Amino acid sequence: MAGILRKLSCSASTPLISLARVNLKGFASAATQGSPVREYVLTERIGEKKNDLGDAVNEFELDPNIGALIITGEGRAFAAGADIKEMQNLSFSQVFGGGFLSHWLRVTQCRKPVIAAVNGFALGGGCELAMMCDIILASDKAKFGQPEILLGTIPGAGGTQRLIRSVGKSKAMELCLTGNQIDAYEAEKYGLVSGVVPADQLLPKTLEIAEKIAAQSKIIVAMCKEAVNKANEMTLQEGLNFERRLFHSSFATEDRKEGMSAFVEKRPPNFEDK
Ligand SMILES: CCCCCCC/C=C/C(=O)SCCNC(=O)CCNC(=O)[C@H](O)C(C)(C)COP(=O)(O)OP(=O)(O)OC[C@H]1O[C@@H](n2cnc3c(N)ncnc32)[C@H](O)[C@@H]1OP(=O)(O)O
Repeated sequence: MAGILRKLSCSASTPLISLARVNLKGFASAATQGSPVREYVLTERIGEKKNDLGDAVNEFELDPNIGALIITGEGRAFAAGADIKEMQNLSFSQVFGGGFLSHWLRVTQCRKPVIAAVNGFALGGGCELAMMCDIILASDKAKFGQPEILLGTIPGAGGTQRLIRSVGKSKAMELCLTGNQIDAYEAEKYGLVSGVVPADQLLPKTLEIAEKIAAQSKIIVAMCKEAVNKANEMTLQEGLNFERRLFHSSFATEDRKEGMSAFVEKRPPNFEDK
């Protein structure tokens, strides 16, 4: 068991920081490609020049056939966080000067929907990575937490900011100040995850959701994602105005016309992302 986590989070020998290994899956609508799933296995190491996750997001975003992305983990962990053994001796100037967290923001800037399929531990940076995604689906074995306080530090990639927006102040404070973990059902109760499924159903269920999204108009999906995300950044009135502008804009697309025509003509829509 320990070996699995070691493999996930401590596999290389660089003295800098690594994040637990994740698999990143991108796929296109089954309607446009023979096989709807393309799997990429990434071993991202924070502090290295390489940026597997960011590079993959860039690639997926440019590929017009890809409609949604899934990020999942391997074995017992989704991501157990940054490698504590590698962080142990870093100095302020190394972490501040190196801007070592900044490239992870690429996930939040992706215009296509990103789904976290949380199979096991999502702790520290792992919980933050899940919260950077648009939808979190959890296996019944998943555990969430921000244990940084137990290490003498605080969350550094959105834990104090995103958690409060999904679970509310009291639970966010409790998790961040105690470092306690919550299981998948508690996470569902507090609104951190959209659902909990048996471990062996996690990927099939996530794929089902992702395929449904990928089958919609990609241009309209991007508008919808942007509108929902703005709710975290704008006042209600600003958000309502923003939403209305995008709603009006959807009438400039072929896909809006196709969607409504298909409904009236009692046939499935044929979206062309135009
Ligand atoms: C997305 C943006 C990311 C940017 C980074 C943002 C900043 C992030 C900071 C952090 O993430 S700080 C780290 C937060 N995570 C933790 O504190 C989790 C620490 N791990 C644990 O609490 C436990 O290991 C566990 C995951 C609950 C599992 O416990 P269990 O008893 O089942 O196994 P262990 O024997 O403890 O672990 C096995 C093996 O794995 C090593 N390990 C686990 N997690 C880490 C880690 N995060 N870093 C380094 N090593 C880790 C653990 O030490 C064991 O190794 P050995 O002792 O066997 O050598």
